[in-house]
Amino acid sequence: MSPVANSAVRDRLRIAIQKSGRLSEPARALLASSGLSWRESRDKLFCYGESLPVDLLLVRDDDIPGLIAEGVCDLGIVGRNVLRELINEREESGKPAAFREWRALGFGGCRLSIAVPDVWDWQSPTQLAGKRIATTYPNQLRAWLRTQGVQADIVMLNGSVEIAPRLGQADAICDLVSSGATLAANQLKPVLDILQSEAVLAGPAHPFADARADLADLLLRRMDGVLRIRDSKLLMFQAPREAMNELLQLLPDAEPPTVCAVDGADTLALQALCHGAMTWQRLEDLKRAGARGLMVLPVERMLA
Ligand SMILES: Nc1ncnc2c1ncn2[C@@H]1O[C@H](COP(=O)(O)OP(=O)(O)OP(=O)(O)O)[C@@H](O)[C@H]1O
Ligand SMILES: O=P(O)(O)OC[C@H]1O[C@H](OP(=O)(O)OP(=O)(O)O)[C@H](O)[C@@H]1O
Ligand SMILES: [Mg+2]
Repeated sequence: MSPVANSAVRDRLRIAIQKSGRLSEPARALLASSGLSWRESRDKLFCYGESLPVDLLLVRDDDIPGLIAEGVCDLGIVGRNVLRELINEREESGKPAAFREWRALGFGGCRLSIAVPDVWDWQSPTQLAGKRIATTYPNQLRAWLRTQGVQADIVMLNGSVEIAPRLGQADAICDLVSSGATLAANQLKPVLDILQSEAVLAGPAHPFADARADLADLLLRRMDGVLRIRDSKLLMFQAPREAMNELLQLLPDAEPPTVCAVDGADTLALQALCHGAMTWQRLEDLKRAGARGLMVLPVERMLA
């Protein structure tokens, strides 16, 4: 059987990820941290799962939602901007989405924004009425314009959207923005975000009815473990008992800590998983409030 052939009942899970692009490396890193290892095919399009029966298909990101909809792949890692576009396209034509966002993954962050020439005096979306707006995301733009009650012409472009106003192809654009440098270089300014995007795990709208259900559950539990502690650190210190209340107030981002008595009952030792950044400033504040022997440790894995 060809490794990518589709069939109704499967005992291996197949995940589509971007072959080469912004999401490729972080997607692979997340799956590897979740305990997957694989052997890559010679054409570098398919990775055979070795540690678990979970295979990877390496594709263009735009193809991922469609591959899930067709059942060729079970799950996919893709930008919410891409997933949402196909969901909106299907809604427009009265088709159910057949897939949905299972998890936000915390990387590949960007916004889908309306941008207009720097020289515009921007007041409100009504200024877009009758204008031409260039975008790669016509379905999301159309849906947003509808919610605003604005009629505008959508100019569909597959790339180099930012240059469209300078070329006279469009008056404004709707495109992905991260740092804003591309807009600035094209004398444009972002005025409204219509979507906050990041990479997501996409999966079917309905649960699996075969061995893939258990595999997907296992993978999700592991991914949740990785995501939960991605920016977390284990904080350890000792402090006099009477300082502990004030110290805990300095740790609003901590999970309920483990506290035990040392040195009779006067000194307490604390360890807590903290989700916010553990900066020098915070450590110095803790020290001023009585903490001693402060240690910040990386957390590799967590199983709740
Ligand atoms: N400037 C950016 N900063 C952060 N994330 C971004 C940025 N631009 C795009 N992204 C996110 O990364 C995803 C992939 O971007 P990339 O540029 O690699 O896609 P692509 O050129 O369409 O790749 P492919 O060849 O797979 O079609 C986007 O769909 C979006 O979710
Ligand atoms: O706000 P910024 O940080 O400048 O990022 C925004 C740009 O990034 C993406 O393009 P990318 O760099 O991937 O190039 P391409 O899509 O044109 O290939 C996106 O399509 C924008 O053009
Ligand atoms: Mg693409």
